[in-house]
Amino acid sequence: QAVAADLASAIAARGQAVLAVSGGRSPVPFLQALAAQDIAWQQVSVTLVDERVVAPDHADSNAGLVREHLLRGKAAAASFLPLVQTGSDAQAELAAATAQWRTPDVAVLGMGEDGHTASLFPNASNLAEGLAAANPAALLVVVPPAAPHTRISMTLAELQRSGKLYLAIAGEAKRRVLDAAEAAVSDTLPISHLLTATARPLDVYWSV
Ligand SMILES: O=C(O)[C@H](O)[C@@H](O)[C@H](O)[C@H](O)COP(=O)(O)O
Repeated sequence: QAVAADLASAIAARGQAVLAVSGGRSPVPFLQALAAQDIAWQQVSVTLVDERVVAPDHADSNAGLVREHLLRGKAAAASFLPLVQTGSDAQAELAAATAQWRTPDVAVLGMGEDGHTASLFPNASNLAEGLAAANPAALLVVVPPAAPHTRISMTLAELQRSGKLYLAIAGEAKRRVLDAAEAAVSDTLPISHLLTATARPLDVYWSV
């Protein structure tokens, strides 16, 4: 409801809205609930905070998750801006995604138990670039040290330039990671940089 209200506000102000959502396992109930919200979906462009560089029909494609659980019913009228077209070449995908990128009015993040958000993974070789506050790039390629698939991810700077930020997590283990990240900013828990950033507060939704 909060995300739908934000999208409706953006549509009222500018006639359109851009929403970036996360992949992984957690967002399914949220995506399904959002799809049932009664807003002017034909004015909404949906994209992703991160995508795995795989073919669009791969089981691990976040676009597939969005198509299956969000772009249906009322929300089928929304347009979708993929970050990955074919999954064959990460740098080519990055260039194509950057060319059509639009800064989101709303971004809904998830978090891994290693403290990553979007695909800003601890120990990634270019994590500093992903976390740099003044990075003008919206997107970057990330090779996760300990998770499958090369990714295209929003940078922390672009998340900070987005209109509204949410973090949706569940379970005690993620709660403990969140508490640790709130206690100290550290590259070992990349989410900590967003939790403590003042430019754009993060609304955290946690459930058991
Ligand atoms: O593509 C991705 O992997 C996600 O966007 C990622 O950032 C996700 O939000 C976390 O990994 C949590 O994933 P789970 O919800 O599966 O725990």
